Amino acid sequence: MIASIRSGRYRYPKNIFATRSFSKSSIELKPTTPSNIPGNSSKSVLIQDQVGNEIKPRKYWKHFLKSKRDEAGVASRVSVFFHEVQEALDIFNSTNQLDLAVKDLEIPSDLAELYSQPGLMNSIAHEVEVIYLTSNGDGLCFVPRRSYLNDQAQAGHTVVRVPKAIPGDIIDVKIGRHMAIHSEGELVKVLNSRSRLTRRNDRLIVCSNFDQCSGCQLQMMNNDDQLRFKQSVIQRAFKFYYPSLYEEFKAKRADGFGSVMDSPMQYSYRTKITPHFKPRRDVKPLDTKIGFNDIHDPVGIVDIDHCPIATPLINQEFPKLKSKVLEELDRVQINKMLTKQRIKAKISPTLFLRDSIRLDHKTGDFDQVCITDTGKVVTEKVGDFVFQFEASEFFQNNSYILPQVIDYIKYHIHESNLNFKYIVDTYCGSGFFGISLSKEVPEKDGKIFGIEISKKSIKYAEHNASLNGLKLPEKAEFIAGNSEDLFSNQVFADSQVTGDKSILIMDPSRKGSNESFLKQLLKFKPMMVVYISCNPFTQARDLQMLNLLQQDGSVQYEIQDVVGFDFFPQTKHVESVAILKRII
Ligand SMILES: C[S@@+](CC[C@H](N)C(=O)[O-])C[C@H]1O[C@@H](n2cnc3c(N)ncnc32)[C@H](O)[C@@H]1O
Repeated sequence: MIASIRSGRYRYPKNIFATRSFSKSSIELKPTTPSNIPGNSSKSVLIQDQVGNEIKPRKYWKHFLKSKRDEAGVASRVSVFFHEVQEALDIFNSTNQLDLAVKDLEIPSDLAELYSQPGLMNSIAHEVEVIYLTSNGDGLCFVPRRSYLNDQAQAGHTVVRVPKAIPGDIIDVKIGRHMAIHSEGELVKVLNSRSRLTRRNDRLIVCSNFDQCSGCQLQMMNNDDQLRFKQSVIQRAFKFYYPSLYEEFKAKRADGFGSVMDSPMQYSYRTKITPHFKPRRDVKPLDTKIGFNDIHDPVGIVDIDHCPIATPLINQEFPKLKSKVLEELDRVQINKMLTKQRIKAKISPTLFLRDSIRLDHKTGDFDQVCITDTGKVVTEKVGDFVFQFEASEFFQNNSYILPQVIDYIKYHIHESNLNFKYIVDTYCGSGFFGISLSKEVPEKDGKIFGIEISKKSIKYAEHNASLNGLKLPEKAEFIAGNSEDLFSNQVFADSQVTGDKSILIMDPSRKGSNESFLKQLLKFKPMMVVYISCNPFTQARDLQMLNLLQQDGSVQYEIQDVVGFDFFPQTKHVESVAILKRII
């Protein structure tokens, strides 16, 4: 079977681990570059399957590398995955008394070529146990190669990544594309779903599209198990990227490290969804699928009418919007249009639905409305504060849990008994954290100062400060710009906000912060730092970097607590909040 591949023309790196070294105690990864990823060779290649069809080089890696997390350097998505495979392998070795290294999992080039496209191979491996759940929400299992290849000469195991499979599941799995050290798998059947061996309970699944839709990963797990999984993600982030803190916290706090606080709503909480479509020439416009990405098909869409994690109002409006969009696609005959024509006609492939409130300014009464135009203004009430922002701009998407996060930060502020005046809100968006904490600063001379890269968001941050009774610029001031330029900014200098009287909030996007920002933070010397992150891996990386940068001892922060908040139940995502206090 493997011999049918034309060999010798496909460039496959001899040893993809040449830049990496793994050992159980210390794992060092250099960022993976596109040039050492198989299939990213710029040379053209000709690979054929058994019946002579050309197989294109594996595009999937490119997609993998382009994801947002991959701006994350050492904590990139590829790097996280390698660490997770190492952890899974440790479990596999210890249960099977083996001594395999990750290097042994490397996929031979001929096998990688053979399995280079989705749908080409349909080998099924039977009765395989899932032993690990990745932070991406996918099960990992180790499949002996002989069990899915006719070629008995093939030795070793393939790590298979199986979406919608969880530890304890015994599964039949279809083996798909082979990557550098793993293969993509498709769950065919769970054989032990009613047993006590697995944490799975399929009766908990409420969505009819769960098996196919890429939106949720964890509906088959009960809420406690989801929280435990998310805590393990925070812990592994620190274990991989800030191991000394991980060891210290584990020794000091046992189970408390990274424990995850529950969302008040496990379903119907998401205040924004963005279903999308991909018009196809061979599909009648009225049959266009509108929904979310299909886990079985990298370019496919799962057609949905309802999303159970979205709010009831969004679900009420979605079918109406969908019908309207389909009628429009039919009217313009989208299937006959070229991409250029679609862009010119301003046909957006993404639908937008966001909950908002409509305020009656005279009475203070409000009702709930669903906004479907990204140019419109959304109004949201969180705790005692009202926020407005343009729908296309960032705002948190689970407003039920936000008061809990604010309470948690307030608790630490009070607990530390700090004599502070200012809250410096970096990566501030439309001012959510600074404004929500504004009652904590002294009434007489306290102030909120925020910085954010989006000019539109800053416009709304200023508007929101006024909306919530904070006088500009005396009580609140916001500037548009890169957070790392804050400390050299003249407006900031003129505001006379000093570090020794400040609490600094940082809430960067998934790629995290950077060395330049952290160096300046150490010079600014705020009394306390609250680091909020939707990516615990880049958060751990940044906190380790901060620790390295403060080695000269002139200023010293101690991490007091790291906790998670379940902003997105049923999904793989977790928000991690770290509290740092200056001790020198
Ligand atoms: C996770 S959001 C948090 C926003 C806000 N704290 C909130 O809770 O609504 C991250 C924000 O950082 C902004 N951002 C990204 N890179 C930035 C940079 N280099 N400097 C300042 N802001 C940045 C984004 O525009 C986005 O609004």
